Amino acid sequence: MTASTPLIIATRESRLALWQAEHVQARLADELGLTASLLGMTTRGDQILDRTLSKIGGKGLFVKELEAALAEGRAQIAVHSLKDVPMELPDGFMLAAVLEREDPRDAFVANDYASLEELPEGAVVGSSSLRRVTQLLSLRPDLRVEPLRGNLDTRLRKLDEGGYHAIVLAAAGLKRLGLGHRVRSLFDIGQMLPCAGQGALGIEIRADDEALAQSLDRLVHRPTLLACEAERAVSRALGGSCSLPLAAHGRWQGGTLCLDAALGHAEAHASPLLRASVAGDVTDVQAARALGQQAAARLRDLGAGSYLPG
Ligand SMILES: NCc1[nH]cc(CCC(=O)O)c1CC(=O)O
Repeated sequence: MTASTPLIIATRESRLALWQAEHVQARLADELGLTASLLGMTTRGDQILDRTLSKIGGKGLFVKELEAALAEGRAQIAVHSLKDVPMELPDGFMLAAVLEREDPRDAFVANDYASLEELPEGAVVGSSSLRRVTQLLSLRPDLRVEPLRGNLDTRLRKLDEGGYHAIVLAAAGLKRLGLGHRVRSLFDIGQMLPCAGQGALGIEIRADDEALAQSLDRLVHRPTLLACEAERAVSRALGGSCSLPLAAHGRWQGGTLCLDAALGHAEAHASPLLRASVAGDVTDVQAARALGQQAAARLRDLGAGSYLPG
């Protein structure tokens, strides 16, 4: 591939996915002098809205069609929310870049209440994320958590139509779409630990596209990459499926990466969360992954084995 060959970015067609693809398109142009156009695609994950992701085949549903486009040469680049990218990429693909993370926190969104604490006893909160459900119930066992899927606009509409007292969404997505004003409060990281990779963007390419990999390397944000590698390693070590209520978040204190992880029971969502915190001086991907494995080992010591699906 030469610098003058226009690139094609495969993207889902939700507003958030298009924002993310356009963001990468702009950075390719501004920082690497590369021209790219967008190829919009509808994925199975976008079409099936009435069942939870874990029941219909997991987060991989959002990336498979984009990978097919890469494999067939219809596109060279796929842009994903990193948290939607499975822990193991299929053979033939690689993550060529992880970009600087937006706010990784989860947001409390409601029309009549300013925070989780303000919700009345027994209030209905919308979320289909097992990770959010288990943490919500651990903070407020009285709440009724009801399924809520669809893209961000759909979820906000369902809130506005009165189906829920409140909903929980990633702050990053709301901010990217100019919907930051819908955030009533942000959960503390310690209260509502984010999903591995939350708020970060990943750029996937064909593993044999070495020249492109080398170009994209200049877009990598190392602190985000290393934190996300540690977070994703926790998930990978525990089996890595999105049917697990698993949270993992790494934050930097100087050169030390502090990694927190929490695991809820795969079926009994009211079981107490298992929590582990580890820290280490991390300077490369290998050390980041080792830190993640250390956190996973701690969770196993605490009894994670009986929390995982049999
Ligand atoms: N699971 C869907 C999804 N994938 C990425 C984001 C938000 C942006 C991000 O976390 O990077 C969202 C929405 C949400 O979880 O509220």
